[in-house]
Amino acid sequence: MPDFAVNLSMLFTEVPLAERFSLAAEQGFQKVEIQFPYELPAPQIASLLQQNNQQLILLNAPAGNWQTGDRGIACQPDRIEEFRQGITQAISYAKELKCSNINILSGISPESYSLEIIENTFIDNLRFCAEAFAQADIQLLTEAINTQDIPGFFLSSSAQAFDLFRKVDHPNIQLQYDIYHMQIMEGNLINTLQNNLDKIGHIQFADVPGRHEPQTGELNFGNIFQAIDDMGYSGVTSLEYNPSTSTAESLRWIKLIAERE
Ligand SMILES: O=C(O)C(=O)[C@H](O)CO
Ligand SMILES: [Mg+2]
Repeated sequence: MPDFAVNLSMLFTEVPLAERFSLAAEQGFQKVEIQFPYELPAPQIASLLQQNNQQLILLNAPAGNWQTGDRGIACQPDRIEEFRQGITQAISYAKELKCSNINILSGISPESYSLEIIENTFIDNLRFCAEAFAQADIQLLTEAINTQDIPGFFLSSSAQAFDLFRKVDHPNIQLQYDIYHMQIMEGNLINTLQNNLDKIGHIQFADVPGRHEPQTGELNFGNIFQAIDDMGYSGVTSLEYNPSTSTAESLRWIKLIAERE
């Protein structure tokens, strides 16, 4: 089975963020990720990680104002200064929490700019982050998101991401490959992972449709996890789904899939 982490922004949401670490530890998770950790001071998160003997393996850079509809701002020409200020905060959290990956969300394409200007803005911001993160020994990740859930999201396929990586032309950039989003946008999951393993730094998953736990939808996670192991992927694979039941009950698939092996 892959090396699993759990996303504390989507699982264990029965309790506030600060209480999710211990619930995850009770279920055996020593690696956790948080989409936006900024609601808690970094020293508090550091002590929660220490108390529960856990490692934070991923956080997102600030992504604008989620409540008013932002889903990242890295492709937005009018918000470059705000984006880069957020990067300072993300690096500071990552350093204090010994977190070695930061995910950048492109955000939704603004209607008032051409696609060329939007893409160039995103490329410049990614290049800026790749260098700043490299100096702090942090891996830059960026994630493609499906445009059914977030219409207009700029980076929406792995093919687009790999084309952008050639244009960014920096060694410190990899894709956060989210199986849920990529099943909706591209399918062909196992081949894409296998053929692009050198460009994939992190994997997340949920079933389709519904974005719930494995065995609630159309994907064969037993086969997908076996393939991830067989292809020699050495990164982390994270549970990032909305449990269809309580989080604890939603984890039954792990045992069921492990028994099949
Ligand atoms: O929505 C997702 O799939 C993510 O991983 C992002 O972190 C969104 O916040
Ligand atoms: Mg994801």
